Amino acid sequence: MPSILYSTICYIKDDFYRLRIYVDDPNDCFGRDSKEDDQFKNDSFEFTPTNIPIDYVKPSFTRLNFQLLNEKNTNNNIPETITLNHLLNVQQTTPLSRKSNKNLTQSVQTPSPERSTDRNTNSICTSILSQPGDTTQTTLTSNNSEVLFKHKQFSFRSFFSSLSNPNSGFTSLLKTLVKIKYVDVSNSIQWKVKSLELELDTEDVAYELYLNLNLCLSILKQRPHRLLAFVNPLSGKGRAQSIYLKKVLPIFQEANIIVDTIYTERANHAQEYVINEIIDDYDGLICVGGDGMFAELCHGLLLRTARDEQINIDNPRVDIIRPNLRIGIIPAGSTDAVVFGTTGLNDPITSALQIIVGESLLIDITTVHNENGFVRFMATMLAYGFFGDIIHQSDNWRCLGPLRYDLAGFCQFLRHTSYHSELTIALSTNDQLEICDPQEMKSTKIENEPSSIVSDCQQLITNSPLSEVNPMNKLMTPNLSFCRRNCDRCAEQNEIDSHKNNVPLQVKLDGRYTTINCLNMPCRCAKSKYGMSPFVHLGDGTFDLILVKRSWRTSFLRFLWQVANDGRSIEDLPNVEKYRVREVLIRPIVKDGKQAGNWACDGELINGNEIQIRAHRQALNIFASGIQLKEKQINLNTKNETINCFHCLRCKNGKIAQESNS
Ligand SMILES: Nc1ncnc2c1ncn2[C@@H]1O[C@H](COP(=O)(O)OP(=O)(O)OP(=O)(O)O)[C@@H](O)[C@H]1O
Repeated sequence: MPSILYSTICYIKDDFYRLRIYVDDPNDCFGRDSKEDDQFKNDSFEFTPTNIPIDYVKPSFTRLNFQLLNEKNTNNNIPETITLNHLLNVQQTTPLSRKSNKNLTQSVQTPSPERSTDRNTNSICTSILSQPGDTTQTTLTSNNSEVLFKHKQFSFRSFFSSLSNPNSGFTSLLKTLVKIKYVDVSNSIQWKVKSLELELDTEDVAYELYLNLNLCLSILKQRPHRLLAFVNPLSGKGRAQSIYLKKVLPIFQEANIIVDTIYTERANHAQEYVINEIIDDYDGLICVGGDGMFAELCHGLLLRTARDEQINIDNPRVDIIRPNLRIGIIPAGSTDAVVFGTTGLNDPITSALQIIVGESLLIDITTVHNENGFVRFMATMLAYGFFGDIIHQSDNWRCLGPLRYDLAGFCQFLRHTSYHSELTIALSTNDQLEICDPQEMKSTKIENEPSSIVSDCQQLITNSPLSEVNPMNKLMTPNLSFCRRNCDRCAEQNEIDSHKNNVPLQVKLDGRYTTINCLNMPCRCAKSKYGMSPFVHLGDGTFDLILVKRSWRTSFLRFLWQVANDGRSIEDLPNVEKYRVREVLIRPIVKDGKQAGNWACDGELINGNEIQIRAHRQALNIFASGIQLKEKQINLNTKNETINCFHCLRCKNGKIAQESNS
């Protein structure tokens, strides 16, 4: 049952409300005995503490509730509840007109007969009105808490008092208005800042509410207090700086977060800074830009941690260690695949708000090694062949801007090259259980070159037994559920345990492929509605391997069309195979003086005669909520569903891009 910590009457947009601050803890973990509980319960309105017992505030369960006391229902968009963690700031100010004192008293003295609580309302109000100025009274339920609370109350009160009234302490309070700014999460994907003005009857009651709310805010441990932001002024055609200054920085300031800003002067500036400078004073690092800037911070933090922990990153079997700091991403680039994958949208304001309230998401990072050692960390996508060739060619056409990617793509499509390659795959142990009937697979595998389990695939991937099972039996249907906030699959321990104890099944493939792609994130962007791999999970220790075999040009065009419009059913194409894997070794076989394809990792060209990619479960902590799906979307477990899962995102892409540009 909810337990009320504080209750008062206020006046919002011409209506009267009862504001309650309450704890809705399902486990009711206050640890109080039943006698003490009685005075906290929902219906005991006689209990009107002047100050909140701060020890009882549970950040994740504490909420503000607004109950309309008017007789008529009004539609003034006041939220019924606001979670404590969604408060941005609370200010006490002077109202323009001071009509409320009279109105408030009158209204409460003529309660509505229909409302069973009106008598209680009256008594609360009377209680408040009869004790103006009694801001030092402490109402607590346990002796121990009283001592603690008094101590905390003393320091916080002086602090907020000086903030509220810097000139003259308690003498000239003429403020009956409390202004609350909060995060509106009614649209779970796109968050907004909203504000409420609560007019209280007396200055003292307003001051008391102001103090109590700020006390609550001060105990939110998951929130960052000091951040270091790296802004790439060139990102997304040069709009990063204005997005940062106009949209993002003011919100950080509203939330009283100190942000130190560095405008990058060259490529790798941010990465070098993170590796070499002192960053211990910060609660997180922010990049304002695109996926390239995120990659810089990701490399900086992971390499710094590896150095501090004296880890040999060149060893392909290395287990990387998760850094203590979180990374936040303010999208201002041209693709923003990481932000799309982790918040569902590339909206700078949503991302800033998720940073402020301290949302956390643990994501997998993969290491990329070649025959000489460590090459890069991969956060989004590694490609060999078609997409690598596009990056290679477009690098020579930088003067054309983003258009160069479309042109290079067109040229590569006309060229229509495939590359002979050998792959050694360590399958995800979770998905091995979900095996397709070989009969079912036949229709889609007709054009396949035969795959084989081999006995000598231990060159880079070691310690794994080889299976004698026909590989057709092991072509699997990965779990087709979207990764989302509090994703069950990512929370499972199996995968990480199996890394240590079990050994994965290995499969060796050999064939000609137009493109080989490893996806650690869906890679949704303005040009790809669902991304190439919509069902990949962000924190389960696996990534998706998508192979497009040599085929007619029209078949490849079909693949590209599906990537752009509906990546959910991409593996139904006869020339496409998809695996959920933990590790893969890709070895191009170059004979007769033919050219090998190009490699690209997170949009950067890399080199290697053979490349090993290995997933590290939840190796990085970022400020993001994960995608919050609605119930209907959560139940969507099959790729053939016709529901448009990201309908809202699709519609808003254009709009948000325009907003960001302006
Ligand atoms: N001042 C700078 N001058 C030149 N290059 C920079 C500078 N600062 C950062 N960079 C480099 O620019 C690259 C691209 O930046 P970023 O990813 O932010 O933008 P983008 O390319 O527009 O977006 P996306 O990667 O999403 O397509 C980064 O890899 C980074 O190393």
